[in-house]
Amino acid sequence: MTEVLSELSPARKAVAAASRVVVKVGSSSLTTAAGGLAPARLNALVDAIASRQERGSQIVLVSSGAIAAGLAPLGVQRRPKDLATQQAAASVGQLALAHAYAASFERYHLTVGQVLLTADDVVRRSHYRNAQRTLSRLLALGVVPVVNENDTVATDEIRFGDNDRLAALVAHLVMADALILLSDVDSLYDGDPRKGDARRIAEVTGPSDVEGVRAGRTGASGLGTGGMASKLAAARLAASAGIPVLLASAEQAAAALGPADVGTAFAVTGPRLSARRFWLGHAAGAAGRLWLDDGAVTAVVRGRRSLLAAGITAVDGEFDAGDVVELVDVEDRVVARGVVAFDAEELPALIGRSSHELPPEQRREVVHADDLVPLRFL
Ligand SMILES: Nc1ncnc2c1ncn2[C@@H]1O[C@H](COP(=O)(O)OP(=O)(O)O)[C@@H](O)[C@H]1O
Ligand SMILES: N[C@@H](CCC(=O)OP(=O)(O)O)C(=O)O
Repeated sequence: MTEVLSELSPARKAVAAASRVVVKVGSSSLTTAAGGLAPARLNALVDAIASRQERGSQIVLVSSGAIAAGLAPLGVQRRPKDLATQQAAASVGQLALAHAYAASFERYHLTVGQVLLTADDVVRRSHYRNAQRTLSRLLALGVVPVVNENDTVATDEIRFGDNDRLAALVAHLVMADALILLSDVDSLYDGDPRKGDARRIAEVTGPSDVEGVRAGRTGASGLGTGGMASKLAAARLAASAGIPVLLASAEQAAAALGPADVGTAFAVTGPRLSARRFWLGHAAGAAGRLWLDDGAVTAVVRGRRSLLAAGITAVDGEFDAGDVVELVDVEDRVVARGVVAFDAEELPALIGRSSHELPPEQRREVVHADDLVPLRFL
């Protein structure tokens, strides 16, 4: 093992050595095209997880597949487009999925616990802490948490949308040392490999490695959501928050959870954030936007300084002091998020003005540096 590890990139070594790992598996890797569970594939995944657990790691499994697994029992041919039928399929399928995992892990005398999360569970800070407590207790008890979105109650407006992002959020929530995304494709390519010649990308260490990559939004099976685009976004999110990522195919689960010498490895691109700063930067719902001039962007993003009224050019949204807002540059890119110290209606009279021009009671930072998270993606 030591010999193999020494030949690997730092990101692969980190994934192979991680003591707490979040593994995400997509619908297409667990179900058949006809829309039912594929027990042999599910068992192979569980074999790989049990083996890693046996070697001393703790695993959180984020598993898609509820909707796909519910199709066959309901006699539905294709993934339904309407929300109500998706929810009905998820209701039936999640039960089948949980049952299949419980039986499969039982082969190794491992207990599973089901955790169904809604977007609210990470958007609201108190819910976020609650989910964190539950997952950490499950892990302490030696249970394998099996996480999915609570599809039966999630509506279009409040959905995570895809489990890749959910997995990145859960990885930070449980303070994982690595995230492994398992799909039906063996790696990231510079274009969709189904559509002709595409070059495999083995290592992603910075922006230049993914420049020009075309990542599709739909998968081959029509069973999952998000395609490679959501996997790439989730990998970048986790890597930017200090968590190395391995993207591989579910068929290669044993190698991905073993020596990590397959797939695409994403090196970390930013420091580990505290739970509060991660929540602020990536999970909290934003109630408004503040547009910044170039000087303010530099001060806030590079200089890690507080945002003052003088650097703000425009305001949008209905927010109160204490809400989370996005800070946007002149090209409409979100460059940071933070807790705003003024109500929305107070700001138009203040923006663009230096502190000494403001009345004493309003002479304070609009977003204090301690409440502000610059967004650094690959
Ligand atoms: N640049 C790319 N690199 C690799 N795969 C890609 C790329 N663009 C699109 N894809 C497609 O994305 C699919 C994986 O997405 P999806 O089916 O949603 O996965 P899952 O169900 O595992 O979440 C692959 O089958 C592949 O054809
Ligand atoms: N929560 C949904 C899965 C959503 C999803 O992201 O699916 P996938 O793209 O297969 O990971 C389900 O269990 O059907």
